[in-house]
Amino acid sequence: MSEHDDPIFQAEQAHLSELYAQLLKIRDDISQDLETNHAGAKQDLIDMSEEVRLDFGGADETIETLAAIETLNSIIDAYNQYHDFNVDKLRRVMLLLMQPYFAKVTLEMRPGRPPRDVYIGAAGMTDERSRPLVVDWRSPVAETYYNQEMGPTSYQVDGKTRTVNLKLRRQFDIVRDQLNMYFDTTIAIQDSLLLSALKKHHTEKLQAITATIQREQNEVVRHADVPVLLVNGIAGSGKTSVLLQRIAYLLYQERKTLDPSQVWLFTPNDVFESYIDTVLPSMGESNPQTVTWRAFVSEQGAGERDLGLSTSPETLRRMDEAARELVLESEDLREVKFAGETLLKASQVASAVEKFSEFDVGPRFTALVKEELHSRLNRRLGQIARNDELQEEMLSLDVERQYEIFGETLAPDNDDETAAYARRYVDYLYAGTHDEIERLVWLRFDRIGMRLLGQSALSAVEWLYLRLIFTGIGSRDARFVMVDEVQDYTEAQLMVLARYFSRAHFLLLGDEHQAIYEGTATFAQIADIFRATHGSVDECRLLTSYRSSPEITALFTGLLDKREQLRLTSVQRAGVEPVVRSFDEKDAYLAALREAVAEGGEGLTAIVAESDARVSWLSKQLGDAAQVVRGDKNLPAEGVVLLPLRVAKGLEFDHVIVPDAQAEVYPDTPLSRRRLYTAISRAMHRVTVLAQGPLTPLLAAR
Ligand SMILES: Nc1ncnc2c1ncn2[C@@H]1O[C@H](COP(=O)(O)OP(=O)(O)OP(=O)(O)O)[C@@H](O)[C@H]1O
Repeated sequence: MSEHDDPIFQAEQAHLSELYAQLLKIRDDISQDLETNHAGAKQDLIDMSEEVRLDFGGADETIETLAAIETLNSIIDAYNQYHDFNVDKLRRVMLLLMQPYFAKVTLEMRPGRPPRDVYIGAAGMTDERSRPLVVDWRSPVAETYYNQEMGPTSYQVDGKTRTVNLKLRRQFDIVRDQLNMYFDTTIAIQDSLLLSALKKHHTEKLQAITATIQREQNEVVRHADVPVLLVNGIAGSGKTSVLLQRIAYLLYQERKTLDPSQVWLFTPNDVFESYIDTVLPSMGESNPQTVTWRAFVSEQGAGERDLGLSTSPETLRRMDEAARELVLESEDLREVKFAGETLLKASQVASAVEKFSEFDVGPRFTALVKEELHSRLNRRLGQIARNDELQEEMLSLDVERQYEIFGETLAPDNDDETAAYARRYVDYLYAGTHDEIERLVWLRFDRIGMRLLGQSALSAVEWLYLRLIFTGIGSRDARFVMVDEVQDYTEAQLMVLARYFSRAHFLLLGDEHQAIYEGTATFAQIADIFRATHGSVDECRLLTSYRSSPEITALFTGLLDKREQLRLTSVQRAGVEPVVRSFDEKDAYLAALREAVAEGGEGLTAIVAESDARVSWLSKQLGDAAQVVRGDKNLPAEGVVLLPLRVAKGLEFDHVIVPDAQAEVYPDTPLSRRRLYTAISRAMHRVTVLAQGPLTPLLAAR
């Protein structure tokens, strides 16, 4: 039946057209509203600012001027609030105008009642009578779509379970007001929209998967808020995608209280960071604070040290124990300076520390010493304020500067008033000194740590951990911390993160088979670390590969234990058999490599080399045929790139060439196995594995 004769198609197209017209009207109403108000606002502001004269001539004029400025500011604020409300609605309409919705569920809310159609889209929108036109994919009722259960099903609202009857689950391929296709799901697992989404080729940037989130993925996206959620998922199972959908979900769920700046996302490298940076904005949400471990360490002020990737958890535990017995020595302390001027001498710091020597080193001790130092600093600032020269300097400040510092002009009537102003002046000048005390500049962590551990230097991890022993916590603001590729972190790194963000909830995602560095934490160790700091750890598994064709999935899962292989599946349609070849002669090898590169195929081809050294060698052989990517921010959309495994991780390509699959580079060791699994699993549609010399035993036994 062609779509012209299909009454369902026509009815759905008619519904879409009508809804689209409503969306357009909402858009036009808002923009007109904004324009009118904005223009009006502009006139108001012009009028107001003409009335306000900046007159600081005398005390009375100053008060008047300040009052007028305050009124002006509050009017601007009022407009801003109004503006924001509309801007948010406008943003949602704009999102929906690209695709008003992607699915509909028909639900019988109570037995015997007429069923209700619910259209689900990237954002929610209601009509002028507050009836829903489209519901947000994150709203409770939309869960019935993601559960993929026909008939009796349920969803959670405010912690309560609501049982409903799902009569129909319909998916749409829609662009703007045009319906291209619809699919009715009759059996639970079939997902036509997913299959059509997976046919696509590599895109420069990762895409949101809102319309096709699968059931096992939805369990992570909509998971109850728990202290720690640890997700173990095979290559291409959508961990990164799920992570970003989860952030969008949390930002929606907690939109009244959660700001994106309270969400941290740890990523493996800068290329990856740029690969994912449009996903949340495309869903109408802002990106969280995204950092790599390296960036985190350097923001903490530990950047110049060794990153600490070889620091063992025992070292940190030893530090914890030794700290209990620690008695600070005067050499462990440092003076407090500001802009080159010493404000508290080392001896004063030492006596503040001495005052609390009966306390063990730890958060309580640190808080008490800080308090003492702040009050000593205040006394010292009081002394400075009494200085005649300083008072003269203050009185000769020009009016603008006086206004900036005091919010008023200086007109002291007597010495006491002058002294009071001088104190405020000093507080203003030296405000940063209190921050220095808070930053614990008065503690020489390197010296203390070296003494505790009997070492001649501290790694970044040791330094950060020691500071946490003193402070107890690093960030009080962070509410959610997401760590992607968690299998690449060492126990010691995770101990730092768990403690630094001790108040935050964690989402940790990784694949134990993709641990490409020696000495990183196992999933059991990860769970232990977070159980110790956060009480409990919930775990989820993702067992289906969405990235790679079944042939490619079979090649990389073939590297795993037989029992594990049985549990894993791929949903991609059948594709091209992988090519695996080895060559004795260098020339024949290079000819095959050049041929594979030249063939390329549609989209982006990546030559994923095992190490940076191999990238250099291959780049010499291939010349301009492949663009080297080592840590730049962006990947091209097509062509051929040559990159080391450490940069390729987390990314995906249409065609992957593994150019160094010789036994010498990938011997039969657990680490090599995981590295090869990671390299091959970057491929979506094609894989070419080439070896110069005998093929790695990991693949030879296939
Ligand atoms: N539910 C889905 N619908 C459509 N596409 C999906 C879905 N889940 C995953 N994908 C696609 O599969 C690919 C792999 O997803 P993603 O990179 O999130 O997986 P990953 O588990 O983080 O992979 P890896 O661990 O191998 O780096 C992406 O192209 C993603 O868009």
